[in-house]
Amino acid sequence: MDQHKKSVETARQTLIQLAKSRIAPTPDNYRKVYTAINGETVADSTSTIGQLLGNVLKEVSTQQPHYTASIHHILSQLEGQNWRSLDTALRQLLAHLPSPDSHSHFQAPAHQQDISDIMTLWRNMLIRTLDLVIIPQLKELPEAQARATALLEATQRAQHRDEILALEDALKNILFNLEMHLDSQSQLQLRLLQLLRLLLVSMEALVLEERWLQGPTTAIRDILTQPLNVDSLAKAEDTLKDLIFMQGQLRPGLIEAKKTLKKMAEIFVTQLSEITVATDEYQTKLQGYREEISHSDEIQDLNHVLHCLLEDTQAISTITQNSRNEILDAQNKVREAEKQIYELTLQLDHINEIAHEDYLTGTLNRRGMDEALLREFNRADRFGMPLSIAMMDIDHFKQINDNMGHATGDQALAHLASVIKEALRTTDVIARYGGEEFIILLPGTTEQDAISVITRAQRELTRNIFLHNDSHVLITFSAGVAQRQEGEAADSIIGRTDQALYRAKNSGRNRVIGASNLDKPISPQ
Ligand SMILES: Nc1nc2c(ncn2[C@@H]2O[C@H](COP(=O)(O)OP(=O)(O)OP(=O)(O)O)[C@@H](O)[C@H]2O)c(=O)[nH]1
Repeated sequence: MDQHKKSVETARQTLIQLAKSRIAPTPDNYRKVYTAINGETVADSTSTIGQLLGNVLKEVSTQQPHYTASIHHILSQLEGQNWRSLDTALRQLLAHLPSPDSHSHFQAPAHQQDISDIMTLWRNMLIRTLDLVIIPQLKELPEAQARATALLEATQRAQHRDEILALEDALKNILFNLEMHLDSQSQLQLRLLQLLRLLLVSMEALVLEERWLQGPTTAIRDILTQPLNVDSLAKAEDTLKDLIFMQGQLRPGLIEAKKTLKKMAEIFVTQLSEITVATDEYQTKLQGYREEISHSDEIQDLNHVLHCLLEDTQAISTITQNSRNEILDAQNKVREAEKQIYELTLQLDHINEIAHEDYLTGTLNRRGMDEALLREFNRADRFGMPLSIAMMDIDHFKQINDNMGHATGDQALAHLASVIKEALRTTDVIARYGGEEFIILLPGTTEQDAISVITRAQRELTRNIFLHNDSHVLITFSAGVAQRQEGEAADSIIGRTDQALYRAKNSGRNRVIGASNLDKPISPQ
């Protein structure tokens, strides 16, 4: 505060003090009170005091213009040193001036009464709000609810203004908790709605193959059966968005490929009928020529018949040749379309598998594997393609667990799975079969090729070394591989890969053995 303002404020307080103490506002009294408030000495002269008082009154007149007349009157009493009149005039003015501070003890008793009524009203409203609104809303947050109950009790006990005002912080805190809670509830609802919307979009986009709906719907079902929170919903939303995006990308290609296939079939049939019609006409003409030849005696007539015959034969030959070319072309296109459909369905099915993943390794879980086996068997049968299966098991994994702890063992498993996945084609399927055992399905792959793929994965694993506390840990695995025989059941081929794996373990580990080589001696590595 600058010096002038400070003086004015001190002078004002002095006036208030004089009025409160009912002391006559003589210059002497004013000086004493002023000195006491200010803690300093002031010039001991009536004129200085009179001047200061005059300054204050002018200030009041500027701030409160409707007191100007009264203040003029006071100033003239001051100037004339009419202390008695000055006393009366000052008292009248102070009785009307507004109190500078609501806490001031200058407040009229009636005003105090109003305030205390309002406080009581406010307290009762707070009690009702806590009891009927806030506490019931906090039922899912027991800790905050207990605090709200304690606040309710404290509010019921509070009698005095200060006690009631002291409840403010606790109330703010509880309201903050409540707002956060309600906010997260509404976010949950919004996210749920968004998920349902996405699911609908996904259904619409996927009507092509019903089984492709299984991935997204299973993901949603899994989420809904667990306690909801914003993070898990956001994750599910992202997964769905990815699925929809990928499926949306693949679907047009698949539709296009199917259309091409249909068109080619139509061309094929049209060509066949054209040939048939042309051949029928040719047969009829031949019959006619035959008759003409048998009846003609003239060499000229015969020449003419032969000429016609030659022309017709050439025409039928061109038609046949063209048809033959077009049919061959159509056949090639059909083969291409079939291949495209095969690849697209592989990719779409792969997307669907995301819902059946093993949490630790991101590979398929057992349920996902069973589905994938059935599907790949069907597909291999439908398209007449080879299918191989590999079973792999980490070597001496128990030692990793025993020496470095189970958590490191888990990390090693996740590391292995991610390296293997990288080494495989996206259409290959990897599933966690047991603790440290994995099954890999290799569609369209013979046993020999599958052995090469798995051997390459082994090399990748030795190249991408697993780190534990900054030191390298070498992880290797053994594998058995088998190609599915026609109509062979899952148990049977898995049994054969298991035997091959057993052989790989027994012959030194870190090996890949094919089931068809079981009766052959194993070459040293
Ligand atoms: N950290 C971790 N360990 C697992 C998990 N599942 C299985 N295991 C462990 O994997 C180990 C497998 O040990 P064994 O079957 O004796 O085989 P191994 O030590 O790998 O030896 P070989 O297979 O003969 O080379 C056991 O110690 C299991 O406890 C898992 O999810 N996490």
